[in-house]
Order: sequence, then structure tokens, then C-alpha cells
Amino acid sequence: QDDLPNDFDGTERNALLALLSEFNNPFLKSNWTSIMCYKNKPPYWFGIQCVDGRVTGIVLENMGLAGNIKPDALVNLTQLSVLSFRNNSISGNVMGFSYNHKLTQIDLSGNMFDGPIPDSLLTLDFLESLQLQDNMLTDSVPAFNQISLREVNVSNNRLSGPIPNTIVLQSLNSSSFSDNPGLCGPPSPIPCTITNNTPNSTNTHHSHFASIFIVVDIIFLILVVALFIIYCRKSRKMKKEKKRKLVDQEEEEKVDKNMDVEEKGKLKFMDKEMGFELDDLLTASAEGLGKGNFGSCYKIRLCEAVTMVVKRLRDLKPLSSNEFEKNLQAMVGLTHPNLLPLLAYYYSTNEKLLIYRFASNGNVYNRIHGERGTKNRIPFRWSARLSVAHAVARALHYLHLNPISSQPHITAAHGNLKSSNVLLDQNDAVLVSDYGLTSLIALPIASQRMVSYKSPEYQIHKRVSPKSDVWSFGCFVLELLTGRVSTHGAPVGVNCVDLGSWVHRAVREEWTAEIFDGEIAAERGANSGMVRLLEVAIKCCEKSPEKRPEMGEVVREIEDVIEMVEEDDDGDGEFSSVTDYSVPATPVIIANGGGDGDYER
Ligand SMILES: Nc1ncnc2c1ncn2[C@@H]1O[C@H](COP(=O)(O)OP(=O)(O)OP(=O)(O)O)[C@@H](O)[C@H]1O
Repeated sequence: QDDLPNDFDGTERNALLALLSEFNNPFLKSNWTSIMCYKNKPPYWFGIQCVDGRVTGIVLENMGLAGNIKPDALVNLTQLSVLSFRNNSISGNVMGFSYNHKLTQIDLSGNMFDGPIPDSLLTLDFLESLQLQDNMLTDSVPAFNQISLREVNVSNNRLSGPIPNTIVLQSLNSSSFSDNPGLCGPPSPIPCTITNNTPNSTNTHHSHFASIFIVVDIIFLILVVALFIIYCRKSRKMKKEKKRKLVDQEEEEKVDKNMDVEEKGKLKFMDKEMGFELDDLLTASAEGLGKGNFGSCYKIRLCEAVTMVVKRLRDLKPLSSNEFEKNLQAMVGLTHPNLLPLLAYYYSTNEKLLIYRFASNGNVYNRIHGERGTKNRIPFRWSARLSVAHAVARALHYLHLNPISSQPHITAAHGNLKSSNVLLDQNDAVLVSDYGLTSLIALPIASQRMVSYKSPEYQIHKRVSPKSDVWSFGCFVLELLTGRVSTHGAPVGVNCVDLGSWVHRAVREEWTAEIFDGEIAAERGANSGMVRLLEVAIKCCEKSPEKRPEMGEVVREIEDVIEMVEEDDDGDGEFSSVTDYSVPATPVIIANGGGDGDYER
């Protein structure tokens, strides 16, 4: 098996051979033959890195490669993480990177690339190093601002215009931008001056105009000079005064500006200072956790014991700093053991960040669906699922009892409850995240992307309420019970099921036993508890909000189920941990395989 070539349909091999044909390099031509990569063996082709038979790196440095690379040369190399053509003689425009989201390092330095730096580089969320120095690149520097980006060098090119005012670019050394005659503004020492270059035709027109009135101008000038001489002494005194005032004013403006920069550069802590600042987050090592509906999350390791998560928000309403702050400060005082607390936030015109503690055992979506069918799968036991349902119900109940004060108009307290927003910390404590953000998001975007807005009442009456959270909770519990991916919150491209309709149909047609995830259905004595929890979930998913229970009632019903399960559990009463490695007991009833939905979206 290990020796099998794994060439991913040959598309990656073809992409590399297309590159080879551009370079016309005899050594590569003789080397890049036969099988490119074998599964679990080092790659056979020079300069190519593979993992599991997929191309993850192209490193062809100092090889005298010449020729042009096509703009779409990399589209089929979707697993690419490292790309280096350093010190060759490659010319033409830089290729596009729109399909290479895994790229972390790009080095095209020391070539003859010309034309603009492609904007597709801005979409690489995990890019850490970008080396473009010593080329002939023109136009402006794109507004790079990926948090992961630690090194950028565009020196010795033909770039021009002001360096964009992004946190990432502004934190670089001026040497990263040196030797670009047209580049200006900080961090480069060359200031940007406003040029008033009038077009040629206008110049001609002006000179013609000037020649007609030249005599008048001269007479006027003589008069002015005469007047100037007469009033010279008096005006000198006035000028001095004016100049002193201007200097004072400039000094004041400078102080204001510095204060503004200082103000912008600070994190606002919700409760207490945490002993780190924005700079610490920006300079520490960062790892992408994933892209959500409202931004990307990064894991930032500040030191051995402290790991934070920075959520970089996008698609927000246009909010002023005060409005943004007011919305977040309204969450101060929300404390519940099952709510992930917001620790700090950051606002500037271009950047809005939220800072949370890192929950090291990941999210419940991965816990339910991750590693299915592999030996790495850790069974997610029935009692652990019941504990998660209980904790999430308690968190929602707490949110419903403590509405966020600045948001009386936002009636769904969470608004986006789904399994990827339920996290597990190192002790498997359940932490509901992403609450309290509804008021930051414009309604059209919220209605497309947030779970509460997928509820029947929003579809029909364009209304959400705390009962929409109850509906989202019902869908979440159905996901826990069935092991099937719910439509509401499934990642793009994953098979999923409208669980509410699917379960109703299953109950109506009396194939109830097939509802439960095979992994839990096989557990001894679990059935009656699972059926009770299923009934709770079905009630929560009622089409009419009025028929759904309040969260307090849901908590009580789940506690009844827990009590029943503990009694049935031969008196041992121990609930398994969410990451329980123990093997399930004897199988009892038929069940689905979990994971792959029969009904696609
Ligand atoms: N504090 C945290 N600790 C650990 N993982 C986290 C933390 N916050 C977010 N994540 C993970 O980072 C990834 C991206 O999270 P994010 O909230 O941006 O997107 P999402 O939950 O997939 O969708 P949405 O934007 O709709 O909430 C998810 O896998 C999420 O579980």
C-alpha cells in the first residue's frame, strides 16, 4: 500500500509538467520523469515536496530557470504550502494564488518578475512569509493584513505610491520597502508629497494664457513689490506673530495625533488587564484555526502556558468606535461556566478583533463528525453527548435570563448556536462561543449566515426571538443524537441534512431506531434516555415558536433524562468524559452509520 503512487488523478503531475515546459531546464527534464510521489515515501522529483502523495511544496532555487509562468499555473496545486523560485531569471507577471489557500511561504525573490503584485495574495489567510525583493514589480503595494504574516519583503522593485496603513505592513522595517523609488510614507523614511501634476494640454493652455496677460502680470508684480516694501516692517512683526501661532497649532495637532495612535494601538480588556498587549499578539506565533461566517480565527501562543484566540471580524455594520465598544461592553458581567468569556477587543477603522481563551479540545462539530471511519476516531459516548446538551441548554437559559443590555431590539440572545460554536476546553468543560455578536452584524448578512435566521418563523414572518435559539438548540441536539451533519452550520461542500424535517419523517414513518448515531445506539441501556432526549429536541424544533418550550423547561427535562440514565446505569452513575476512549458495550439496536446525510442541501 505504502508504495502505491498517489497522484491525485494526475492533475498535479500535469500542472508540474506544464511548469517544466516553460522552464526548458535539461536537468529537471531528465529528473521529472516516472512517478512523482509515492504514498508515505519521500518524493522522487527534485524540488518537489509531497504529503500523502499530494504536492505541498515546490522549491526550485538558484537553478537559472528562465521563462514565464502562466497566471493559472498553480490552480491545480491546491495543497501547496511552500513555493520558492528564489534566485532564478523568471520573467513576466507573477502567477495567481486564488486556489492555493494553504500557502504559508512564498519566495519569488531575485527574479525578473514585472507587473503588479497580484491581489490574490491577499486571500491567503495562512501566509507567513512573502519574499518578492529584487524583481521589477510595478504599481502599488496591496494592503496585506493577514495576522499570520510575519515577513514581507518587496525591496528593490519599481513599486510606487503610499505604503498601505495596515497593522501588518506598518509593523515591518523600512528595509522591507527600500529601493523602490516611487514608494513613500511610513514605514519608509520617504514622505508622500501631494503632487499637482497638471496634464500637458492644460499646461499649454496655461502658458498661452500667461503670455497674453504677461504685461498685466508684470505691472501687478511691481505694484505688489512696492506695497511689500512699504509695509515690510509692519508685516514682518505680524508674520512673526502668525508663525508662532502656527507652530503652536502644529504642536497641538501632533500631540492629538500621537494620542490617537496610542489610543488605537491598545486592546480594551473586558474585566481586568491580562498582562499582554496588541503588539504581543502580533509578534507571537500564530496558527489559523479556520474561517467562519464573520471572519477568521487564529490561535496565538503568547508563552508556554498562555494561548489566546484572536477572531478577526469582517462584514460588520459600519460602526463607530463608540458604538462598537458599547455593544461589546454590554457583555460585561455575563458570566456562566458554559459561556466562553470575551476577554478583550480591539477597534480601529480597518481592524476589529475579539480576544478569547483557547479551548484546546476543539469544537463539538469535530467531536461528532471528525475522523469517522478511521482508527483515530475517539468514540463520543452517549452520556458525554447528554452532558454537552445539558451544558449548552444551561448556557442558553442563562443568556435568555440575562439579555444583553445594549441590544433590547435583538431578541435572539445567541442567534448563531451550532456545533462549531460549542467548544471544549482542556478539561472538556463545554463553552458556548460567539454569543452577543448579532448587533454588530448588518441584518442582510445576519439573515443569510446566522442559524436563528434559518428558523421557520424568520422564513415566514421575518422575525426572530429567544424561541429561535430554542429551535437552533433542537437542531443541535438532533445533530448530537443522529451523528448527521445539520444543514444549519455545515461547512461548504459537506453532505448535510435538514435534521428537523428528516427526524419528523423518520418518526412519522416509524423508523425511529435508525435515527440514532450507530456509535451511541450500540451502547447498553442507552435507548430510553436517547428517545427522551429526541422528544425534547423534536419539541424544540416545532414550526410554531409558541409551541416550543422555554429554555428553563428544556434544562429541567434534560436533567430528568440525566437522572434516568444514571439510575439505569447499574448504579455506577459516572458520566463519561467528552473525549472518552472506552469502547462501547454490546450493540442493541439498528442504527445509521452517522455522518453522511441521505438528503443533501
Ligand atoms: N476560543 C476558541 N478556541 C478553540 N477554537 C476556536 C475558538 N474560537 C473559535 N474556534 C474555532 O475556530 C474555527 C473558526 O471559528 P469561527 O467562529 O470564526 O467560525 P465558525 O464557528 O465555523 O462559523 P461562524 O462564523 O458562523 O461562527 C472554528 O473551528 C471554531 O470552532
